[in-house]
Amino acid sequence: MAANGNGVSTTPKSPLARIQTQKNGGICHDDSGKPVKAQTIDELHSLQKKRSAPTTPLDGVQGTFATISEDERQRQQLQSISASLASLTRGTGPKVVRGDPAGKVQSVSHVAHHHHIEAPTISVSDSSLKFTHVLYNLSPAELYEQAIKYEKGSFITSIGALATLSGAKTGRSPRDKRVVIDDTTQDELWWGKGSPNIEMDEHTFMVNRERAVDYLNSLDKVFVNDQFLNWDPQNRIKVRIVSARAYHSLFMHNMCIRPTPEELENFGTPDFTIYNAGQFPCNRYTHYMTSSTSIDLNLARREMVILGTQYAGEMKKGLFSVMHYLMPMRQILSLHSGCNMGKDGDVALFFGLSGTGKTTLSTDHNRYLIGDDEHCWSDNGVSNIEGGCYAKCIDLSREKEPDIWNAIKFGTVLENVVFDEHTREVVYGDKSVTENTRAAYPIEYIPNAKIPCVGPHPKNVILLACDAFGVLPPVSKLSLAQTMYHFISGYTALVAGTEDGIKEPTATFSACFGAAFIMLHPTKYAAMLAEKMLKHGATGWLVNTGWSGGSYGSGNRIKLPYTRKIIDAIHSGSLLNATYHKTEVFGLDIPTEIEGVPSEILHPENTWADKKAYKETLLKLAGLFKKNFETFTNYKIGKDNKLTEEILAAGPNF
Ligand SMILES: Nc1ncnc2c1ncn2[C@@H]1O[C@H](COP(=O)(O)OP(=O)(O)OP(=O)(O)O)[C@@H](O)[C@H]1O
Ligand SMILES: O=C([O-])CC(=O)C(=O)O
Ligand SMILES: [Ca+2]
Ligand SMILES: [Mn+2]
Repeated sequence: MAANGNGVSTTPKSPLARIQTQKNGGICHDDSGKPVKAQTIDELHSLQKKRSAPTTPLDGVQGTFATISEDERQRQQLQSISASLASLTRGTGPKVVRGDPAGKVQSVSHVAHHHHIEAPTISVSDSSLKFTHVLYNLSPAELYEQAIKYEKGSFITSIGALATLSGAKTGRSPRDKRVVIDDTTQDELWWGKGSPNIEMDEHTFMVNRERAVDYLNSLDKVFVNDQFLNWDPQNRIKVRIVSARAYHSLFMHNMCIRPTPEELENFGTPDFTIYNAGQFPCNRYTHYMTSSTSIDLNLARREMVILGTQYAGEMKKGLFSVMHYLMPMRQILSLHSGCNMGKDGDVALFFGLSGTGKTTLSTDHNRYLIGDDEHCWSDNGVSNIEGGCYAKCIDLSREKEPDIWNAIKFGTVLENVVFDEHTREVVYGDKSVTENTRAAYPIEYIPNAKIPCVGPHPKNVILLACDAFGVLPPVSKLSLAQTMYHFISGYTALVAGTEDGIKEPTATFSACFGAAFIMLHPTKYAAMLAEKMLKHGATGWLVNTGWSGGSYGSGNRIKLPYTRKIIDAIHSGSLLNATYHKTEVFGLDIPTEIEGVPSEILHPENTWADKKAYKETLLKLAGLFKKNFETFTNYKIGKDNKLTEEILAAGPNF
């Protein structure tokens, strides 16, 4: 019915058809449901939340639930967490209780507040009088709420991803990574020049551990993630991450393998524990500390402590270091590589330093994604170490990288991106916070992820280099010796800074394409790779995802669609049968044509207008390779003397 200006109803001139009410002729209700069974608003709210398993199952793995009661299981879980958080000098774990101190989460958690354990007998400090609330394996939705309520810089973007800030550090701090040297690690690990393992003693580790644990216990609440590493069921590692930020907990939820509710029930004691107290600095008066940041690894205690950096990648790569120790002990090769598989089961590995294209090229709509960054190669084939991907998203575009674009949605952590203050639309081109903007998402957000993330032995081993000098060919086929030479060299060249005009490219050599994470001497990993490639008949390739037509400044980065065509030709096997010719200096075999790629770009010399500059740049880079390899000339690679000699000869010749 229409209303006139005075608010008085008037009868319309042509009335609408009469509305049919119930046949029984009763009163017309606007709501026929039963009234809510609640006496108070609090009771009503309690109806909204249904009890559930506290984790995100990945698949419906069958398993039997433990026979102990729910209360007993919760008690044991809290006891284990309290033990993790124990101050080793005061000899007792803190009083832990499950749920949010703000009350809301606690009201739906399964443990009442009387479930604290191991109350200290003598109160030696205030901290032993208080409870530490434990937020255990929260779901993404719960972590969103925690982040948005309590952490500055956390926002929901227009597509539902959680935008976060990592603070002052927006990348890893390799110079602040310390490893405890003891009788065992002294002999086992790689120390000294070129090694990423900067030593610290056990005592200093304990000082930093106590600092982190005390910091975490001083908080009202901590986040605890119990998860797995490695999809190979025989070599799965149980990890516990104790952290102070919802951002860190959600990041690890996405990046590690998520246990099913059954697996979580039977989790037991972790194999490795991270204490992330990144908001709190280390003390520079402590021996070995050279800045306020310290990332400390203790293999004997199976623990890692993080102080003074909130960059989440530190946790992911810290665990990767641990795997680089544990796996070779079991004759399994750990790899800083992406990995995917074709419809016919052909597996490819993508090695490369940061920013060379592991994530971009392993995420391929026509292939199954096994993983984008960390893998193991055992006698059974390959397995991903992680449960998620960590993609660079600077200048991300829907057209060029549709699968990564679509993976950025609810549940995904977006680190350090800039967004429109009103629409919350992410501006991927904006480098205001950092150039290293990142998206961390569970691997199943990629539609053709291969779950479980395992595959057969690799057929192709692709070494990626982003050559900002522009002299390496877009693709070369490598002999086994050349593959090993380039694997040990681990070359890429990035451009230092882009703001103030043209900068010289700087060459980076990082053994095994991941010197920051390896724990043993590079030749150990190289020997294992050679043996596996030989045994399984894998072919090595060198792909330059960097510059063409000149160095950075005069040339251009090779177009991603061309690189994709090159990679397609490797996968299909067609490139194996191409016609090849050898380049001078590096002695690389380059194909004369590839479908979908202009033939003239296949030999870099063709693309340089200034041939003299090309030759000079080529020799300059070759010199850098030679100089870098000097450190390795005194080492034997595996048992095969002949291969060692061949590897030494497989570098540039001039
Ligand atoms: N021809 C090309 N090939 C590959 N990547 C390219 C190419 N041209 C531009 N790019 C861009 O380079 C970047 C490659 O980064 P990517 O995330 O794949 O690195 P990554 O090897 O996975 O490094 P990290 O180990 O740090 O995760 C992406 O931003 C991609 O869009
Ligand atoms: O670990 C990180 O911060 C990002 C990454 O994958 C790498 O640098 O290799
Ligand atoms: Ca990556
Ligand atoms: Mn990486």
